[in-house]
Amino acid sequence: MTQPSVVVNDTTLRDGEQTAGVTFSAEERIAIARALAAAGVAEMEVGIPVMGPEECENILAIASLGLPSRLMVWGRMCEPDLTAAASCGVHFVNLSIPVSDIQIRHKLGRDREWVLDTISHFVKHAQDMGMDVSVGGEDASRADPDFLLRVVDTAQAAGAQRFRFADTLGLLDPFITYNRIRQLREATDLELEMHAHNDLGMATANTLAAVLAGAGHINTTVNGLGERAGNAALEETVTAMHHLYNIGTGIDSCHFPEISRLVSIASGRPIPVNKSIVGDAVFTHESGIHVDGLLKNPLNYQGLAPETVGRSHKLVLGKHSGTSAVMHAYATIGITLTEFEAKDLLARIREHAVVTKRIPSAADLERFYLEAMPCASVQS
Ligand SMILES: CC(=O)SCCNC(=O)CCNC(=O)[C@H](O)C(C)(C)COP(=O)(O)OP(=O)(O)OC[C@H]1O[C@@H](n2cnc3c(N)ncnc32)[C@H](O)[C@@H]1OP(=O)(O)O
Ligand SMILES: O=C(O)CCC(=O)C(=O)O
Repeated sequence: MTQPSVVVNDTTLRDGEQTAGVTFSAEERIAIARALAAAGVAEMEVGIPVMGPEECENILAIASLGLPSRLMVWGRMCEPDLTAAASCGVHFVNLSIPVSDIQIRHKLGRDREWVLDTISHFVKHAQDMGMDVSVGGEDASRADPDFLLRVVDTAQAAGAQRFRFADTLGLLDPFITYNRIRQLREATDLELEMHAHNDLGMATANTLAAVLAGAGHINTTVNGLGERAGNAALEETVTAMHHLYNIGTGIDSCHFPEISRLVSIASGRPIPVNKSIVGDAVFTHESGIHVDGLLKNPLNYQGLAPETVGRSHKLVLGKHSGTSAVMHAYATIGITLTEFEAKDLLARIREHAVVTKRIPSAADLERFYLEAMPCASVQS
């Protein structure tokens, strides 16, 4: 486990649950919160109090667990949201406000000055109620950069602790993200948090770009759950930060498979088999050249040591196998093959793959062996 230098604020229980059709039961919310805390996630956004008494009870239940993670709730910049937030036993609130002209005008029917005045008022008000405040800049990626600087100044002057830069519609790429966050980083010493969406498949890349530009806080969700195409995936961003940049988060990545399964079941969203880090097939190898290389030395085809994320390599046989793989697979079931025998069996294995589109089982391998070498016997 690495020491934290980027604070992960996981929003599976807020933005993750905003995924259309997804709801978590009270028990599932507690199980997810416990699992995230056990993995070492420093912060989590646990809900939206103004949604009503049931949401508040669920938040209170998590708050009463005494988890080591810092908890945050989400609300709009308005009185009902703040009142509800103050009743949930959580003392850190992200107060969100649209900062792009399109949302200021066409969602709120307001203007930029109203936004600045509202930030000043509600940040102070929330602090007077005993809460630490993060200002959530909704649609920050479409905001006028100069106006965003005024937003951040206003938030800081009012006493906010953090500014969340939301790429609400997932429109950024890593280069633009880097420049936008760098500009803010140079202008303020407020904590900066990146909230990325995955509409163009770049949420993880944009989150990393924000970190490299100086954001010390990031939002993630388990399995990349979240509005539309989802948010930056916890498992991807954390693994990339650890692996590429040696940036610590305090998170033990070995917990990812377990948390990922838990959230997949609770959300009813299966994990794609090729999903980075946690997908069933992402450490599975069939191609002959790769398996041969891995058997000689795992480093030949291992960018990421699977044990570091709670996984292991799996070697399978199929249409693309080579003789080394066949000899290895038979050795694991106690049959030593000559290279000549392995080549013979490889043809049989390829035919099986083409006809059945299945990975052969140990029983299939024994049967192929007995068919190819009728005088041989297999010890069970
Ligand atoms: C980008 C994001 O992820 S933001 C988070 C979005 N999450 C959710 O919406 C999930 C939870 N939402 C809810 O339960 C409900 O929408 C509630 C309780 C928040 C509000 O419900 P309702 O009062 O019925 O309002 P409704 O959902 O129809 O409309 C939203 C209202 O919030 C206003 N609003 C939106 N953002 C903000 C903001 N940051 N600050 C102040 N008001 C806002 C809208 O203008 C609209 O008000 P209006 O009808 O007076 O124009
Ligand atoms: O303003 C915020 O807190 C961010 C809200 C959000 O989820 C988003 O904009 O995508």
